[in-house]
Amino acid sequence: MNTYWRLLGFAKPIEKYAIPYFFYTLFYTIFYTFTFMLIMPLLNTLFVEDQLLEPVTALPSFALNTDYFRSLVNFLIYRVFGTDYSKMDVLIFLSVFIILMSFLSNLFRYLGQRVMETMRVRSLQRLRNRVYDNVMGLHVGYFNNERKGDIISKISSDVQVVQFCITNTLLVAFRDPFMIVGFLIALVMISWKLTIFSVIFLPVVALVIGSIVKRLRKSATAAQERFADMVSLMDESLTGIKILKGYNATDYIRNKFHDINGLFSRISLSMARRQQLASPTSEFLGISAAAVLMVYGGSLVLSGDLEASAFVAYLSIFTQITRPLRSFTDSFANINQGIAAGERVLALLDEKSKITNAPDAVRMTGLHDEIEFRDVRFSYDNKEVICGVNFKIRKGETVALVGPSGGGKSTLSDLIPRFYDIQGGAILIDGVDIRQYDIESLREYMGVVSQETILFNDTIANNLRLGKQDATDEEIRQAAVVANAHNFIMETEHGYQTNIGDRGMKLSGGQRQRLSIARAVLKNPEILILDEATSALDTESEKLVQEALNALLKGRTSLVIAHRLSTIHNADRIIVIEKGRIAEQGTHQQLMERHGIYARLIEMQQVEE
Ligand SMILES: Nc1ncnc2c1ncn2[C@@H]1O[C@H](COP(=O)(O)OP(=O)(O)OP(=O)(O)O)[C@@H](O)[C@H]1O
Repeated sequence: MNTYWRLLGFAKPIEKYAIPYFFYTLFYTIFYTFTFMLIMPLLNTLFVEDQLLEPVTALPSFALNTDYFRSLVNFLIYRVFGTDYSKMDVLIFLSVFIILMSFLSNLFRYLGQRVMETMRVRSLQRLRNRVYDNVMGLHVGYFNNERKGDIISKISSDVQVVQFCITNTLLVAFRDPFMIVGFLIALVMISWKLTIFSVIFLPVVALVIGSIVKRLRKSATAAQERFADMVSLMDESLTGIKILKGYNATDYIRNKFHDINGLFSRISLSMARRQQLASPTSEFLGISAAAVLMVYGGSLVLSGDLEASAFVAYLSIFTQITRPLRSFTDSFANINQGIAAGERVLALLDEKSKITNAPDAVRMTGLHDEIEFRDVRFSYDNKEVICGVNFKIRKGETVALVGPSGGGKSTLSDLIPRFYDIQGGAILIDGVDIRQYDIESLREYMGVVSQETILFNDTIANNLRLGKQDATDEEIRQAAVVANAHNFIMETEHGYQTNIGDRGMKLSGGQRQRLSIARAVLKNPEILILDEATSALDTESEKLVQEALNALLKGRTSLVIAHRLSTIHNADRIIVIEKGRIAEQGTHQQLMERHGIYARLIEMQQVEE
């Protein structure tokens, strides 16, 4: 129930929608019922001698029966034609009246739907934004465990399903009950005896339909989960399309997709079957009830208790009443489906970032002295990967991390911008624990250039501007010049305005690297964290990238995960990380003389080259 109210909270302010919706529905019901009531005078005019011929000259006082209705129509005819009119006049009058009523009822129906649609779109928009904003605020570690596809499917398809919960509320609370009551009033007006008789059938009809759709909610959840799997797989396979093709593994991934899709479709099908069963069943039950009514109502007509025309009108209205009744029960079923999806969406919305500002966080004002790792310990889940690391990077120094794969170099570099929080020891900048700094201010002074060049499907200029939102075109150009990127950018079709495609697919590896370096140059951070790319570039491209890197490193405090010999040579200090510990440290010269792990790594690299 809580879920329900929270979801409804997104349709804010609810009264802005509910109140007009209520009135539109009220008018719709009145005019709609009127259209059917007009069957009575119409039939009487056609089939009964001398009907409607005595004019009613004063507005009749209200009573809940057909006589009142008949007098009302006669009175209206009197107002239009006076006392002198023929059956044909009445016929035309009634037809125009029916057209008018039908026009009004449909107008109000349309207005009601407009309100509903606005509420649906606006509340989904609000919900989607909130969820996306929350996801963007989550700590990096969250994305290790939660699959991307799952998140995407929650924001896209689950949110879409939530609409049932929100909009059907209006139907259930503000439309269907009034329509049912409206129709019932009309039925009572025509014959209260018959109505009491038929009211017995209505709950039976409702109960049967209700039981059919009760189990929908469970299938809905399962279907949404399978859908998430499918989005995940699609995302993975599109990202890895080259590898899949290169390994001739498209059949493997195809089969996997077909399996998940099969499962999803089976669940959807069984859900749809049950859902669709509701409508024919209620229709059948409605007609059956009408047939039973026919016997009782017929006997009233035969005994002279009820006019034949009134009975016909009664039957037509009675069949209409099953419609709101059906939509009432359907809506309940859909609300459950919406709540199931809503629970998943709200869970994502309730997810809190594990890395937040301390209550007394201070703004960092720049790096003045040094960064210190003091007995730092860190584990992913329960696996300790950094086991007591101590070192310092003084302002202006370039410190290179080297060591065997899986030693923990990337992890160490992720700890400085607080992508992850450490479990033991402390990382201090100018003697202050980084957890005491305001996170945004901490990251303001850092530039991260990762091994994987992260570019977005946007123009070159916008990709660079990520480093500095308010950069001028000239600043962007200068940064590109420093990063050796300006020339190739000018050769692209629209220069800085060229779109680089998904993940920068339209560029070469070296060009992508130089763009991500240019981005860091533009940000001009005091502290640079650089994970050098290992991917092989040809000599020319390598030279351009290396020059760009040197320009980037100049005058900055840097922690570099070094793969290139040249970077290692230039570093002020080299730290060898092995199995989460510092194995050796010193300058290139000192480490070579030790003939330890470092010397071996360098030899291996030289042999390769
Ligand atoms: N997100 C993660 N969840 C769990 N374990 C992880 C995660 N990322 C890395 N690890 C583990 O932590 C250890 C250190 O990984 P890290 O990426 O820091 O090593 P590295 O020295 O940078 O390696 P490489 O040179 O190959 O990039 C490895 O054993 C790795 O399996």
